[in-house]
Amino acid sequence: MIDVDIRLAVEDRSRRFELAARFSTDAPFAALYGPSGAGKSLTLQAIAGLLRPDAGHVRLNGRTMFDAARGIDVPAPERRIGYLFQHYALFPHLSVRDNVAFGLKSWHRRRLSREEDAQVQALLENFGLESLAASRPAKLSGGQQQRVALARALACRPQVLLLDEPFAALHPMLRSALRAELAQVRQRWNIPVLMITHDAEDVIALADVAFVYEHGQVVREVNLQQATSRELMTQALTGEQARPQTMRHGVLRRLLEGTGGTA
Ligand SMILES: Nc1ncnc2c1ncn2[C@@H]1O[C@H](COP(=O)(O)OP(=O)(O)OP(=O)(O)O)[C@@H](O)[C@H]1O
Repeated sequence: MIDVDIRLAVEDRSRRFELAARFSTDAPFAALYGPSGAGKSLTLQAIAGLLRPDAGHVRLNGRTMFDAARGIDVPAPERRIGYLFQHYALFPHLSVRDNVAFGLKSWHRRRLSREEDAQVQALLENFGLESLAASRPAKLSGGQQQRVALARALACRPQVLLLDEPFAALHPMLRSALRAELAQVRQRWNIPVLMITHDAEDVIALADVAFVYEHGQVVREVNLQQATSRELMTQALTGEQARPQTMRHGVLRRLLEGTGGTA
């Protein structure tokens, strides 16, 4: 269960942005969907403990990671969260194997246990990266880099996997192959996933539920499992009204739970 209710403000010299995001879900695969600059990445960073909200709470699987009122703020490394950054943030000077192992605490002492070594090896095999283990990230394709980043995010055996625009850095032709890859990750690793995207196709292909962001708030919750057609799913995500007034309208309304009331 991911339970988020946070408020925070960020500002640079000329602008101020206020985030007031609230949602909770126990869906295996949830999406944060919305336009650029709506506050999705800030939400992920707050969940991971990379950013401290001004108020509210973050709870994962019943455990409080952050609670402003109770003074709880679990440090990022102790939250056991796998984080796939927008452009993967692989370490250019490290091999594929070391990039994957980086998520393990003992890597920093340069001494992996036998079990950890086996775990890294299993991840490399799972993602088809064995033959690339000694290569540097710059020598890899976009799809291979994404697989390294995914393997690294999974190395700490996370309790939740956060994906920030996992397809943004990829050529469009690779997107459907990598969607299939993520669908497999979902099945094989059985870890709840929270994914950011501004592409409705990603949501429809992968997510059970989507939280629609606008201007720093969650304005709609869309249950994709109840959707009967692609068209209705897209309408529910984008907030467009269904044109025919009859039965479809009722279906669309059921897809949209808590319109406007979740922020
Ligand atoms: N550290 C920061 N300091 C000041 N402003 C920030 C900071 N980080 C983000 N912002 C601003 O907060 C707003 C929300 O940013 P955020 O990255 O959460 O958007 P997003 O929905 O993830 O967008 P995208 O899909 O483009 O990544 C943007 O206007 C951004 O410029």
